[in-house]
Amino acid sequence: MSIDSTTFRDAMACVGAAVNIITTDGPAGRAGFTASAVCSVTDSPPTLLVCLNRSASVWPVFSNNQALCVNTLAAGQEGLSNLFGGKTPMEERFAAAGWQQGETGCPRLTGALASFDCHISQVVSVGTHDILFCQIVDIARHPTPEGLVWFDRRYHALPANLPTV
Ligand SMILES: NC(=O)c1ccc[n+]([C@@H]2O[C@H](COP(=O)([O-])OP(=O)(O)OC[C@H]3O[C@@H](n4cnc5c(N)ncnc54)[C@H](O)[C@@H]3O)[C@@H](O)[C@H]2O)c1
Ligand SMILES: Cc1cc2c(cc1C)N(C[C@H](O)[C@H](O)[C@H](O)COP(=O)(O)O)c1[nH]c(=O)[nH]c(=O)c1N2
Repeated sequence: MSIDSTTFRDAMACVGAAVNIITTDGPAGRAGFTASAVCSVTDSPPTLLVCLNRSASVWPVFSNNQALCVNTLAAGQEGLSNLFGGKTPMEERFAAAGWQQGETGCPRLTGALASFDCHISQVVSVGTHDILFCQIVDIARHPTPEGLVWFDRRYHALPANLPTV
């Protein structure tokens, strides 16, 4: 049975996922894009994967720099996700938030749920996408996280557990 891309996407639309801004900086310059295709691979060595469409304007920058930071968005950061997920010029994307420099030199987003600073350790191409395997060298976490999920083509906030009264 062959599955067309609409059937695939409609099914994937009901698989909820965290929203991340993936950033890079280095010899090829600074860039960032929104990604929901991010997954934990192994904790030894601590590794995650990011799927990046090779037709994205940011692809050559990530490909050359070989380092990236996965910034998992918190509730309230939906606007940033839209900015980094579109055709907005790169300077405009970065001007909309606060950034610090991580250990690899990649931008770490202020207020993110978690930031995973990584070296790209391996790349596997499948269809339209590159799977970037990323070895984590440093992690920063939000002290009071409230999550954000992309589900049914919309954002949904995940409030923290409030104490019962
Ligand atoms: N993995 C991805 O590359 C990916 C994931 C999510 C969204 N997007 C981009 O955002 C746009 C809006 O997404 P949407 O969720 O509102 O509606 P949509 O109908 O385009 O996508 C539904 C779901 O299908 C998957 N998907 C979409 N495009 C894909 C692709 N090229 N390769 C692999 N999986 C893909 C994702 O899980 C997505 O949430 C998409 O058209 C796409 O350009 C890309
Ligand atoms: C919620 C959501 C989730 C994703 C995306 C978009 C949005 C809105 N996009 C698309 C990606 O962000 C977009 O193509 C980039 O911004 C690259 O665009 P430019 O070519 O740089 O304008 C995206 N692209 C990708 O290669 N892998 C992914 O996992 C995702 N996930």
